[in-house]
Amino acid sequence: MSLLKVEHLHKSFKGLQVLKDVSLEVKQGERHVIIGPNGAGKTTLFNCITGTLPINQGTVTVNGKQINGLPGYTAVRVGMSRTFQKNNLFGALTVEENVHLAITACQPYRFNFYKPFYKNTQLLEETEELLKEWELWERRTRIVNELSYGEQRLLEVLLALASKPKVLLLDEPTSGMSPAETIQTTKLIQRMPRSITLLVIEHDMEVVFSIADRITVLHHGEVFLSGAPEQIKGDENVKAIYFGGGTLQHAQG
Ligand SMILES: Nc1ncnc2c1ncn2[C@@H]1O[C@H](COP(=O)(O)OP(=O)(O)OP(=O)(O)O)[C@@H](O)[C@H]1O
Repeated sequence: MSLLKVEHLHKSFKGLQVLKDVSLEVKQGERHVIIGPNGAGKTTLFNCITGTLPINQGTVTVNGKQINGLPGYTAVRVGMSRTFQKNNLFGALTVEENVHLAITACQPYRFNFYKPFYKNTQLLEETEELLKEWELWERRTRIVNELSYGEQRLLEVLLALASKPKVLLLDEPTSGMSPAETIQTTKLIQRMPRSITLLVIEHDMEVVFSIADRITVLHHGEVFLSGAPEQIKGDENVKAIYFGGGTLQHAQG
């Protein structure tokens, strides 16, 4: 069953058409990776799916509920969470404080804002559970600005998990990371429970092929090919898109 469905999505910026008739389906529990050259429209697609950007045409459906055209918080309400290419962290706060804020922001009705964090047992327990589960417990008292870039990106993934999402969108989770951090992040993604459906934009092909159940190739704002990793790996036209040369022929998997 499809958890996330994008149908015939079109997006233009002042007459520049960036996404053209994009359709894709992400099944419950699937790890679906979007690849494509720079400027293909991948981040714009994420922004359209999450409602950060309005779309010109088409529909975005989560669990059968159409969410495009509805207020921005609708995506969160239907269980969607995301990370951005650039970190969205509170750099002057500690790792732990960032997690407190993320948990509180997701479910403000469960917490009393006037009660200090250190007195809120439930919040402290949830924070501890999340930090231990995702191996950031040892670094909980560190100021975020003092973490390495890779650690900050990892924290951002963890904050996106704070809302206990049904579908998680990760925008280039390993970009700018060292090889060791890339391996750690890849393992974290592999370890995520199948109750979380993943849609991931990624450039590092080793990461792509170690996490993907299905891959969609975007090229010039269109779905060029969608299929199983083996199909994408062996496709000469996909290689041509990445490495130049060759005549491209459209295909649908
Ligand atoms: N707000 C905007 N206004 C005008 N043009 C935009 C805007 N956002 C994106 N674009 C254009 O849309 C196209 C697709 O950009 P997008 O960032 O979605 O590509 P991408 O595939 O994510 O690229 P990258 O891999 O480099 O992140 C680019 O030509 C970009 O310049």
